[in-house]
Amino acid sequence: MYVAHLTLHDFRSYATADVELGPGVTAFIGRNGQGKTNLVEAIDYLSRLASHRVSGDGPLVRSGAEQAVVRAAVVRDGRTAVLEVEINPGRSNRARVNRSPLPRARELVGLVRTVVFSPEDLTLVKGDPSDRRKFLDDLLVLRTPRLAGVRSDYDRILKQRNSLLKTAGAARRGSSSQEGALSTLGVWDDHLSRVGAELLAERIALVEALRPYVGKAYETVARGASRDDADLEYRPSFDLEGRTGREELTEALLAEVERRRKDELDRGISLVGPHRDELLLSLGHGPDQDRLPVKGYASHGESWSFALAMRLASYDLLRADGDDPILILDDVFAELDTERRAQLAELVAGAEQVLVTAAVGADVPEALAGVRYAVGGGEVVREQ
Ligand SMILES: Nc1ncnc2c1ncn2[C@@H]1O[C@H](COP(=O)(O)OP(=O)(O)OP(=O)(O)O)[C@@H](O)[C@H]1O
Repeated sequence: MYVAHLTLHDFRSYATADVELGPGVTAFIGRNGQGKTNLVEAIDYLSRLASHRVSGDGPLVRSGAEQAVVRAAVVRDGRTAVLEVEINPGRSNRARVNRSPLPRARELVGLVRTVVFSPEDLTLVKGDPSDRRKFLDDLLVLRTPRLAGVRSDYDRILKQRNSLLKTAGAARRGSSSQEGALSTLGVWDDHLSRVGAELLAERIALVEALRPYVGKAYETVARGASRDDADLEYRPSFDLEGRTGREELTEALLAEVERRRKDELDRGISLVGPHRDELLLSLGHGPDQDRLPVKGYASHGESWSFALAMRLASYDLLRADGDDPILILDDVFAELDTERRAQLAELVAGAEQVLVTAAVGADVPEALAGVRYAVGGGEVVREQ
């Protein structure tokens, strides 16, 4: 798939922008802070209804404006669809496909798919467990858009359950009656176990599908590495004893929630479930060597290679599903040495559409020669 046309209204620094795009490589070149990332961020937003840079929608709307609009003509298997999202911070976003409103903006997710490489990717490796959980959940939703609903249901259940745990815990400490709160808690235990098990089963399956691709990608981007060096392992919040099916995971979660009841009431938070899980990334040298976690042990170069490998693996997996996502390389070449720049460029050059941002044209490797736009002073101008 590729984006053939991008239109922005009041998105980030742009009052309006209109950019013609095509398959192959397009690079946006301009000095720092001119609005290059804002362009590719808009396309990424259409894909996931989330930005790779901020968690809320507020900063996406141009300062002083009330709403932003991102519209893109997307070509897939020769057919064009016009996707549009109206970003209304603090209120519901609205989405349209070919001018027809969708019942919920969420239904837009997955109609255009992007894989973004950016300097923020280092947090995948060095950041908190929540950054890695988010990586998995974003990829799950891109592969299976229906899971956006499961993910938001789980977040809602967790919030409700946590506030109930606080009330019930406080009642217990004050020795007032907590019977009502405890029986309501039982209902939320069921919800958490059922929806949590669905998310858990999907994540476990995803990690298994991703593992071989990460090993292969790491071998390609890290000098002298072999495909056994990089590995991932899903570490749940308690021992699942090999369970992977939804039904058995629901039962296991429910049993564990009941076992941890006292702790949960004491602390007023849910201690069991996919929101407490970790994706462990590790590096070894050869299959029989000791493995070390990447976080806290890997060098800067190894960490970067691992982060790139995770993105490349996501891209390969989505491709293996029969789709060719749009690749966005946002400001990554300045971070890499010449050899790795060339390697990465070679790997991605065959993608149906590659969008690159760079402050200096010379940072973009020759293998990615294509259309170039100069970005500056609020204008996006095609170079001859
Ligand atoms: N909501 C907003 N309203 C107005 N301007 C904004 C908004 N959000 C960001 N900007 C401006 O957009 C500019 C940043 O744009 P962007 O991140 O696309 O830069 P860039 O060209 O990619 O720069 P770099 O090369 O440094 O990464 C900044 O000047 C910032 O102040």
